[in-house]
Amino acid sequence: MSFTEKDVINALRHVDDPDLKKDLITLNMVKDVKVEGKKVSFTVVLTTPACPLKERIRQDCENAVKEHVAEDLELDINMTATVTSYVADKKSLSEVKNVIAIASGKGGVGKSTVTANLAVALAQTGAKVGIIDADIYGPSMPTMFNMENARPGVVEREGKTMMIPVEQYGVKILSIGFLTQPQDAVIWRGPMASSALRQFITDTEWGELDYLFVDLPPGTGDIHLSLVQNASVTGAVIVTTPQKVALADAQRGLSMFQSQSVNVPVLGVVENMAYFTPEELPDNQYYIFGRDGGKLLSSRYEVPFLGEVPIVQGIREGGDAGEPIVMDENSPVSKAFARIAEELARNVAIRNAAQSETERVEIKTWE
Ligand SMILES: Nc1ncnc2c1ncn2[C@@H]1O[C@H](COP(=O)(O)OP(=O)(O)OP(=O)(O)O)[C@@H](O)[C@H]1O
Repeated sequence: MSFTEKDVINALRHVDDPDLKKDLITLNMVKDVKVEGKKVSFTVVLTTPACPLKERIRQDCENAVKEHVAEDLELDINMTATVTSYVADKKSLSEVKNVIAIASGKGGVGKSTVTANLAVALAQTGAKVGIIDADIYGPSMPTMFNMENARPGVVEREGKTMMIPVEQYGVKILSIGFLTQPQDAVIWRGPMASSALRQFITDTEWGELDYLFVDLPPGTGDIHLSLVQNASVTGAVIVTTPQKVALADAQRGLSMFQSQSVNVPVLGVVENMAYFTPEELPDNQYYIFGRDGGKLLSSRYEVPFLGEVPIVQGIREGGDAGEPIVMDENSPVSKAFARIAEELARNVAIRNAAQSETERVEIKTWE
């Protein structure tokens, strides 16, 4: 029995993206379908290289083609990814697909540690990633990336001076810490910090990025407003620890993003320091700060729970040594961070698809 490209495309209409709940052809995720005798090849373009469902989608494609076209064919499925972006009115950062704010209510909950590890984890999947460290009270990215003496580059573009981020472990970085001496940062006033953030957004040559993380100071303040005024933010991630005091503050942070004036979707909650695990006894878990606080927060606000990170000495050591623990592929914590990064990338893709759908529906109502 002979068959054509059209038969293969029709077979793939039976395969849904499990997150986006539509078939791959409708979602325009299949390219380069070729049929030569019994040889069938095509490319599936996923919404992120960090897609946790990659293997499942590949298998579903194989099953569908074998069921609806022919059992005995030679299949060559190429899995690739193009990160999606959806912003109705892009204010700046034209080559950046997604700006992701990382916030916490309380200080010291590990927001910067989570940012650094998620950024490196996504870069390891092949995504193009950047970080803006806007934490005036404790810009820690220079230390966490072992770049304490680095200074951003400068270029002239059409008469305008543009900054060039520094790059480490495949991540482009700009930090308020690069512009100040460590002892000076705390005396910065809000307006100075806001103006530095504006420069990082409007006067910086970031190049193409899939994900740009913005590590915000703890709490809710001017910098948060400055960010949403100067950039179109895809969504926010809230980092919290499980104690009641941290959760109460995290709740305030979450409500700020969801408020009408800020109106940034919350992509999810990360629970850091969820439990203590001695490295030599990885099966022992001690819930010293309480249990499941982050999960409860996310279910109360109906936002995704992205995952939990235990308290592990190696995380602190990695931070201090300037090598995020996710770079140690043998560490179980590095797998936890990689899974959280996948969950985040997945929720970015879902958010972008939902937004474009909303827009499409809105346009229809005007017809
Ligand atoms: N899961 C963890 N296990 C062990 N140590 C951790 C963990 N998460 C963070 N730390 C350590 O706790 C300290 C505070 O972390 P970090 O600087 O990331 O917090 P933060 O929320 O960004 O703080 P800030 O209030 O300055 O913004 C650091 O020394 C870091 O290495």
